[in-house]
Amino acid sequence: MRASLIQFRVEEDESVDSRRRRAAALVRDQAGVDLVVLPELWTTGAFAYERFATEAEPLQGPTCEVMAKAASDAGVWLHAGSIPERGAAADGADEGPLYNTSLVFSPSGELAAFYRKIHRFGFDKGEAVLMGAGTETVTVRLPETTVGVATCYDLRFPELFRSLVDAGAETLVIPAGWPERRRSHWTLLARARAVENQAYVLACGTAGTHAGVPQAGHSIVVDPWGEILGEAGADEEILTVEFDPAEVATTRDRFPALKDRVLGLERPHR
Ligand SMILES: NC(=O)CCC(=O)C(=O)O
Repeated sequence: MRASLIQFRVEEDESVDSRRRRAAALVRDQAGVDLVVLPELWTTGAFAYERFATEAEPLQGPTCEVMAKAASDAGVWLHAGSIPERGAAADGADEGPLYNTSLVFSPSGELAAFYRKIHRFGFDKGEAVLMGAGTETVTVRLPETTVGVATCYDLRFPELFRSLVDAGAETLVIPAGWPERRRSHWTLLARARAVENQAYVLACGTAGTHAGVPQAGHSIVVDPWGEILGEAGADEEILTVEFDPAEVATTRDRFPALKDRVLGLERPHR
């Protein structure tokens, strides 16, 4: 199986329309690979908090339309990264909540799945207060592998990945807008999630500087043994990696640590 991670450059001097056109062209260039991945919030920048509301769009809005066409033109599975989604308004409300929502398309351009980021970054500001939290984990069956999806800050929460593995995930796809100042955590956590879950990790970051926050880049693909199959540099780059999905079952058979899990250890605080 071949996957291309598009480590997209997001700078403030480019319009959202231009970013959409450029991203779609990059996706089309990947015809022939099986899976293409874009990063988190590439239409706005993950740290451009003031743009989340102004650039928010419905789930099936302009980015969905452009990416569906790009996926079908290229004939690829496309994890199109995430958008600031404006959800439906509750009865009596003027506006619906915002979500950080990932979109996954089939090679015929159907929206196969969407995932609303569960762990919002920023503690008591930024995304954590501006966006609503997703409540559902998401897996998507591709012909060669079952993909579990998560977004950026989610990478710090191993229990989410365990629940994806319990739902059958073999390949964990993580779009991100991870900052340069915590790059060592990015690489360490991507490898940790691969080793502990005996799964492939495809983690796609951004290049450039969003709202004054320099991005780490360094998109990475890790195999179920924790070995790095490919790693990008800091600037815009397409990282294409070939991997064998059958290695997940082989690793889990030969070193069956997942079978030794002791479940039910969570206890209420005393
Ligand atoms: N966009 C994000 O989720 C940023 C996460 C981050 O900077 C971190 O976990 O560190």
